[in-house]
Amino acid sequence: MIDEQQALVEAGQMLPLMEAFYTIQGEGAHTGRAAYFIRVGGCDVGCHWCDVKESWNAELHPPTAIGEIANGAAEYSDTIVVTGGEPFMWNMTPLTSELRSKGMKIHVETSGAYPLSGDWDWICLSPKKTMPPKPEFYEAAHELKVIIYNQNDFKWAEEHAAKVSPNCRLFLQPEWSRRDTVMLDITEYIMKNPRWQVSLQTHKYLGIP
Ligand SMILES: C[S@@+](CC[C@H](N)C(=O)[O-])C[C@H]1O[C@@H](n2cnc3c(N)ncnc32)[C@H](O)[C@@H]1O
Ligand SMILES: Nc1nc2[nH]cc(C(=O)O)c2c(=O)[nH]1
Ligand code: SF4
Ligand SMILES: [Mg+2]
Repeated sequence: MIDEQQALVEAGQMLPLMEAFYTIQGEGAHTGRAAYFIRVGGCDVGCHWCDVKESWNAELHPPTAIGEIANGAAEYSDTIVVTGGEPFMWNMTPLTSELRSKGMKIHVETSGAYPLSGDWDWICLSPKKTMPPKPEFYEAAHELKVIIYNQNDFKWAEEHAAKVSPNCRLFLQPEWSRRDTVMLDITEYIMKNPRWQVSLQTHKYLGIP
């Protein structure tokens, strides 16, 4: 990357953009809602089951001006989901102010592993064992979405639920490759602990991005 671009990326004026697409939010509280997804490259959290490992190396994704990203978004939707990769590896303030100035509803999908930046209408926190969330995410999260890979993850989910704000929505989502094994446990758990809800990756069942 040339120095000038590097400086703009560091300032959050450009972001390594992996892809952007208009689809239907497949997961969590806003499942079923049409939204434009902005997938920012770069992540070193290292989830072994990550379904977008191609996003990890930021250098593979071209630095893109936030104005260009926001203009692309505005053509499709007034609801934007910023995801990645890990969005908070970058300064999200410039992108969210650009989207805000266009009157958009701005959502984010994050592990919370990097400091919170930007101005959000909806924060979906999906904590990871390899790099726990920064403290500020517990208060800020509107939705806690814990991925269930095995039985131990229920206890771990409760530890996080104890830290989020009282009105934060709580979701358990099967790890995709383990869905047939863990779904019965999730069902049972939610019936016993009804403050939790199930989140499925519905876009994968629908065969949409
Ligand atoms: C790819 S991540 C990108 C955003 C951010 N790095 C994060 O982990 O929240 C988007 C969402 O997909 C979830 N996810 C990733 N791989 C998954 C898998 N194999 N099964 C179920 N959910 C998965 C993550 O936990 C997160 O909620
Ligand atoms: N349709 C759809 N919904 C999603 N919700 C969260 C996603 C993500 O990868 O962050 C995602 C995604 O990749 N596609
Ligand atoms: S934090 Fe998100 S993008 Fe990063 S490895 Fe984990 S699931 Fe994948
Ligand atoms: Mg996805």
